[in-house]
Amino acid sequence: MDTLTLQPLAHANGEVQIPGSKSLSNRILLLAALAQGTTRITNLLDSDDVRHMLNALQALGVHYTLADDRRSCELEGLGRTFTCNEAVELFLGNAGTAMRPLCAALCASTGEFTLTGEPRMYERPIADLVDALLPLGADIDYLGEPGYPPMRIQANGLHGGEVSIKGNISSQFLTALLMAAPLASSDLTINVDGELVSKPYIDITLHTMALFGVEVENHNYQRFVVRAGQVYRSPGEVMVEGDASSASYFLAAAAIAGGTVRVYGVGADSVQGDKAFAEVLGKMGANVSYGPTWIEVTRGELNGVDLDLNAIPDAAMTIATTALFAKGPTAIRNVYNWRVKETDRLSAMATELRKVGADVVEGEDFIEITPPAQVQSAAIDTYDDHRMAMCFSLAAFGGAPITINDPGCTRKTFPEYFKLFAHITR
Ligand SMILES: O=C(O)C1=C[C@@H](OP(=O)(O)O)[C@@H](O)[C@H](O)C1
Ligand SMILES: C=C(OP(=O)(O)O)C(=O)O
Repeated sequence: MDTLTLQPLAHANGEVQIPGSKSLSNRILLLAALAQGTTRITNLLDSDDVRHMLNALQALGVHYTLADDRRSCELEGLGRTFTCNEAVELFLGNAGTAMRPLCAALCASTGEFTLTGEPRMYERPIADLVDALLPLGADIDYLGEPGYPPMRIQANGLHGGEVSIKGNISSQFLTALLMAAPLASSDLTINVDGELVSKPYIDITLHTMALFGVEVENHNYQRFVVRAGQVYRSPGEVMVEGDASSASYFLAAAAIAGGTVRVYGVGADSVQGDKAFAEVLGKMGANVSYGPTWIEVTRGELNGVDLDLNAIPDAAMTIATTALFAKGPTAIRNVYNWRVKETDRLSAMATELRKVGADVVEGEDFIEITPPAQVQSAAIDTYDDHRMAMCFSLAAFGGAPITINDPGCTRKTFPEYFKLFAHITR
């Protein structure tokens, strides 16, 4: 296994152009594939999750040309759902933003599709989505554990009507159903059953659907109506915003050890909920300013915070390692679904924070972190979780060397992370 040892770091300064958003890249690719017309996408993310979506679309008969650096793409929309005469198998790695939306869009299509992935994908639930698709005419078989991928879909279109979907485990289920809704044969009303987690990701979905010409009636995030007869139409050109979750590590570095860091590509005008991460740094004591397409953070004396971070589950992980440098304890609440992501993130975070000397309480849906007087040197296990690797790079500001095991796991969303991190900390 590869390892990377970060020697103690003292400063964070400079500017970083943040690579494209994973959430937007995969939504835009899928809707561009279904849309009428050709879409030219710029600032596309090049990472494993996006490669899985691109490979899947190719296997489904979609034509596109990627630039040499894979960051721009010209994609010919089908102007209809996928139609495959032969059975197709799609390997989707551990990309939730490929597995869930493709599952729904393929049910609305025609053909036989098998969706597979990495072992961890087979531990990530999908039953809430499947249970919402079945009453609309979907035919889905679990090939392994019931409720989890892999799955086989015998697709012959979806009809409309009214369905309920649970929102308390992942917002990606609702996202998937919303994106497939205009492909159904009649109006679709979706009722969200109970709590909806990670709500700002639904705004990303509605924004992307609107970009491709489809309007959704949103009744307070509890009931959505998608009228039939709407078709996805290419907007022509689309530029993907920088990834707000990826920006969090650089902004936190500035809050801990700045100097000043400015990230470009995500700012006040961003549609991504994770832009609110900078506000959390502000609450901790950092100095934050926003422009339309940038965010800047300058160091301040950091204090612990006690916050419900359900709306920003990915960036919330960055708060957990930033907490090592705050005065007093930090509590991150209402993040049960950390347990069903790349790894059980509540357990992984607690284990690795203890290695560097923090006192940690791990609850069912929260984590409380009391920082150590002095961060200790440690070899950090990353559990094949890109965010564990990126979050723990921040521990190197504690004065002791930090080894990151398997740093290459950042390839899921941010292959060049450690290069850019070195750029602002040298
Ligand atoms: O819709 C999306 O693009 C995402 C939604 C979130 O997942 P959950 O809704 O499962 O929390 C987030 O953690 C994930 O990285 C991306
Ligand atoms: C939860 C994540 O990924 P996914 O899109 O696979 O759910 C993540 O990127 O932190």
